[in-house]
Amino acid sequence: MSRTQGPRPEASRRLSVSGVTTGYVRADVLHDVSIEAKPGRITCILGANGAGKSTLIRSILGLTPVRRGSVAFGGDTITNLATHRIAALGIATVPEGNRVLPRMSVLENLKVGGLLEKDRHRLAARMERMFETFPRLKERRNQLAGTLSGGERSMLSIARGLMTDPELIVFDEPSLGLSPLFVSEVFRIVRQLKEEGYTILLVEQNVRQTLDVADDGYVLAQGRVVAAGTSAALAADGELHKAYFGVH
Ligand SMILES: Nc1ncnc2c1ncn2[C@@H]1O[C@H](COP(=O)(O)OP(=O)(O)OP(=O)(O)O)[C@@H](O)[C@H]1O
Repeated sequence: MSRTQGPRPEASRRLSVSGVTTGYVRADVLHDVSIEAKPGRITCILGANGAGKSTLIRSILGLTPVRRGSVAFGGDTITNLATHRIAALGIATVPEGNRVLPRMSVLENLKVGGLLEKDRHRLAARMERMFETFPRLKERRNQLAGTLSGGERSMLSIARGLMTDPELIVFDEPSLGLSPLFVSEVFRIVRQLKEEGYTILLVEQNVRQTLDVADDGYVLAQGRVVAAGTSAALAADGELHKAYFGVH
């Protein structure tokens, strides 16, 4: 990937989730969860179905109110801020299962991603950069997103997130529902985005490939952090695999 539209400032802000407890009407789902995503690194959150991964993302993005604890990004406390204000501070999300707006063209999907940017020239430059990064999207810019292949939809949903010009990208299970070939493609893109200087929070169920690409990781089970460390340390922990990843 190249950046011909001027260099991106190196990621410098750390995301810190401190002692967060949150949930839904009936009960708390996350209990005293603390995680950090360090600038310029890939941090993964692993956990089985229902472990609380999506709820953690929702609480970071201001979608599910934090009941106790706090969330900070660099020097800013972002606990329970409106989602658009959190986005404006430089946090983007790529939704689960490479979701796109199927009845809109590739170009229109990207424009929606850039809605927060009011400066026409900056928006056009950003769009151009997306097309450099993902030439296939440029070829298909007038095609309806719903007619793209799985891999192209993943690219589009990632590119749409990048249209907000973030420093931190939160990926919610990007490999979900993709065939193995496209899964590898998504992980390749995640690695490249790190090389470009983005900070990445990667929420996944795909343990092996995620630990392979990530620098640091956390394991969530029943709404609690049950393990934390470098990905290498987590990958080497046989007991952890037996207890939480279903590998015997
Ligand atoms: N909107 C909601 N209202 C009530 N309970 C919810 C809601 N969303 C999730 N939950 C519950 O919260 C718990 C954690 O769910 P969450 O979706 O955060 O887990 P997850 O790790 O992301 O799982 P998955 O991988 O299946 O998405 C589950 O018990 C789930 O039933």
